[in-house]
Amino acid sequence: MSASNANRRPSVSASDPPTFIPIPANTRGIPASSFGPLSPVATTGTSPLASYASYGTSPQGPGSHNRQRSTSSAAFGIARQLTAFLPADYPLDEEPEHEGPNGGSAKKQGKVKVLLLENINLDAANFLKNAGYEVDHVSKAYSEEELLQKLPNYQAIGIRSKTKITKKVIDANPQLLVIGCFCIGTNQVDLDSAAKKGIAVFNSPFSNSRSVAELVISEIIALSRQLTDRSGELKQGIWNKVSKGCWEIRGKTLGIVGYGHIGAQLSVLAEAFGMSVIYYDVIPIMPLGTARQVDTLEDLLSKSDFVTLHVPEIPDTIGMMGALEFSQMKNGAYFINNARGKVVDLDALADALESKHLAGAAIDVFPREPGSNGPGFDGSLGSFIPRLRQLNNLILTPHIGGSTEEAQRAIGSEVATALVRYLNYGTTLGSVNFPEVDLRAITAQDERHIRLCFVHRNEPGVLKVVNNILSDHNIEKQFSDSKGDIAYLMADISGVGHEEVADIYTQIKRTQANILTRLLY
Ligand SMILES: NC(=O)C1=CN([C@@H]2O[C@H](COP(=O)(O)OP(=O)(O)OC[C@H]3O[C@@H](n4cnc5c(N)ncnc54)[C@H](O)[C@@H]3O)[C@@H](O)[C@H]2O)C=CC1
Ligand SMILES: O=C(O)CCC(=O)C(=O)O
Repeated sequence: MSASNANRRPSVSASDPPTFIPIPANTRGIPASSFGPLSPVATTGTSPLASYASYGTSPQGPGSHNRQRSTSSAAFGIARQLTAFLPADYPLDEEPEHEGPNGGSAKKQGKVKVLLLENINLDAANFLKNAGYEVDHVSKAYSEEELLQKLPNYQAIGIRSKTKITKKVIDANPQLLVIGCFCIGTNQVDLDSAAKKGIAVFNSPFSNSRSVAELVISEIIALSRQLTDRSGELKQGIWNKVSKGCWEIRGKTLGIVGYGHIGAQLSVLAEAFGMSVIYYDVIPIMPLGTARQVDTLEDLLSKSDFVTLHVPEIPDTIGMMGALEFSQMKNGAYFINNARGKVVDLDALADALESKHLAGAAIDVFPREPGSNGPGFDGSLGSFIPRLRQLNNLILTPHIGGSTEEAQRAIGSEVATALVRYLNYGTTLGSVNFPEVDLRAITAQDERHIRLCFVHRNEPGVLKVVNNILSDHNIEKQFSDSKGDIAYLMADISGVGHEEVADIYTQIKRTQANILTRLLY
C-alpha cells in the first residue's frame, strides 16, 4: 500500500456479505421489544429511544444509558440495524466472490474478523459472534512478532494487559479499525499512534475495581497475620503457632496512593474494618467516609502502616517507589502493589524486605510478565525475581487483581458491546483515544439514509469541504468533536440512492484531512 493510501483507511462490513450495495434493501427492522441484555442494539447510542431522547456525549456510565433505554424501548418501534459499506479498495486478501449488479464493481463483503487474546471471557466471544463477526479466541498474549504476522487478518483485536500494541504493530495494520482492552489499564497500547491511524481504543474503566479492592483487603489481613508463611510451613509439615509480629488491622493507618475508582472503593472497605485511611493523589479528590487527603507522597509514606498503590502507568508514575521512598516508610510497615509493575523498583523493595525495614509486601504486577500460564516466573523477567521468591511474608500473585468471574464477565460484556457499537454504529462513547461522538438512531422509516463516520486530522476548513460534498443531500443530523490532533464527525444523510454511495465515499475519502472514512447504512 502506498503512503498516501495508508492514510486513507477503508470501511468494513459488519454483517453477512450482501451481493451488491442495496439501499434500502439491507434495511432490517428489528422490533425494539426484542432487545435482550446481550443485544448489541440494546446498548448502542443509536437505539430507537435515541430518536426522542437527547444524549450527552460525555460518559455517564453505561448503566445510566442502558437503564433509560430498556424501560420504554417497546414504545419506540423499529431501529435500523446498520452495516458497513465496503468500498472497492478495501485491502482484502480474498478475491471478490460476487459481482455487483452492473458487473464487477462490488467486492465481496467479508465478515468482520476479531482476534481475542489472553483468554478473554467467552461471553464476549459469543456476543461478538452473535453480532455476526468471525471470532478467534486465543488463551495467551501475542508478542510483537506474532502480532505482525497474524493481526493483518483482523479488523478488531481484544487484549488484556499483556499484549503490547506498539506503533510498529499499528503501522503494519492499516485494516485495523478498533482495539478493545478488556481491562482498566491502557498503557499497553500506543494510544496516540492508534488515534492518528483512525483506530479507536476502548477499555472497561471500572468493571474490575471491586475485585482489586477486595484483593487488597485480603492482602492487608494476610500480611499482618503472616498467613502465607504459616500456610507454607504447615504444607511442609511444620507446626509454627506464633503471635509475635502478627497484628489486627483495626486502628491501623492505610495509605492509598491514587484515589481513583479502585482507591476510593478500597477506602470504604478499609474503614469498615476499622482502619484510618489517608490518601495521596495528584488532583484534589473528595474523601469518602472519614478518609483524608495528604499533600505529599512523603507525608503518606511516613504516616501509613500499609501503603497500597492504585495509580496508572504513566511517565510520572514509573519508578515512583524506589529506595528513597521505601526508606520514608515506617519501620515495620507493609507495602502493596496491584497497579503496574514499572511503578516500583523491585530491587529496592527486595532490599527493604531483606533488611527487615518493611515487615511484608504483596506484589501482583511486574515490569515484565510471562505471556501465558505455566513455568517462566524466573530471572529471565528480572534479576530481582529470584530474590523475591526467597523472601518471607511476601505475597506474590500472577496479576490476578481483576481476575474474578464477576469482573471478567462484566468486562467481557462492556468491551464487546463497545466494539459492536463502534463497528456497526460509529459510536465512540467511552473511547480512550477518540473524541466521544454519538448520534440518535437511523430508524427503519428512514429509508435512503446513510451514516458517515469520518475520522480526520483536526485542521481548519474540514467540515466545510465535507458538507460541500454532502450538499446535494439533506444532513439530518451531525456531530463532530476533536481530541488533540484528531477529530471525528458522524453525520446521517437522507435521500441517498445506492448508486450515489460509492461516489460519496470516494469524495470524502479523498479529502485532504482524511484518516478513515466509513459509511454505514
Ligand atoms: N492488578 C490488576 O489486575 C489491576 C490493575 N489495575 C491498575 O490499577 C490502576 C488504577 O486503576 P483505577 O483506580 O481504576 O484508575 P483511576 O484512573 O480511576 O485512578 C487513578 C488515580 O491515580 C491518580 N494519579 C495519577 N498519577 C498519580 C501520581 N503520580 N500520584 C498519585 N496519584 C496519581 C489519578 O489522579 C487517579 O485519581 C490502573 O491504571 C491499572 O493499571 C487495574 C485493574 C486491575
Ligand atoms: O485482568 C487483566 O488481564 C488485567 C487487569 C488489569 O491490570 C487492568 O484492568 O488494568
